[in-house]
Amino acid sequence: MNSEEKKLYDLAVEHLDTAYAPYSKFHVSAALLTESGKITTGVNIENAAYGSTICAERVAIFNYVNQGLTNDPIKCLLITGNTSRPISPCGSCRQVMAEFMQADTKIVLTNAKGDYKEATLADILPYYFTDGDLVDGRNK
Ligand SMILES: O=c1ccn([C@H]2C[C@H](O)[C@@H](CO)O2)c(=O)[nH]1
Ligand SMILES: [Zn+2]
Repeated sequence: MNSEEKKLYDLAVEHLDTAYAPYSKFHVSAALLTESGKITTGVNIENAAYGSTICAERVAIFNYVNQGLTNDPIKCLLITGNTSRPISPCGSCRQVMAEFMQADTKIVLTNAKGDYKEATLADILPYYFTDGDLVDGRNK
């Protein structure tokens, strides 16, 4: 982890307590950095109707969209949780990452003990569906 990523890590760990996870008791926190140096964060937010839960990664990315930052590319997304291995994002979050990040965008998977694994979007979601496929496959 470089110094920018360490900053995201400290922020994400600091926010872990903010997770709203009364059902799973499983806290997750994410922080992302844009090319121009802006940071957004997210924690998981659960619901009594379990399916209405949203993961930390998507909250951080939707926060980025909501702040009007989509012209400022995401440089790095970092995720943390109280897991024994660095936490690994779910499939839905990976697909949302594919919408707003590039194949080579850095993703740092961590845990609160300080273990980490560095990857890119393409590493964790190879052969992903994109808007290009949508255009190609349209009925003429
Ligand atoms: O990468 C992950 C994995 C799980 N969760 C959340 C969803 C749910 O609230 C809880 C248990 O799955 O953890 C995340 O936020 N990110
Ligand atoms: Zn997820």
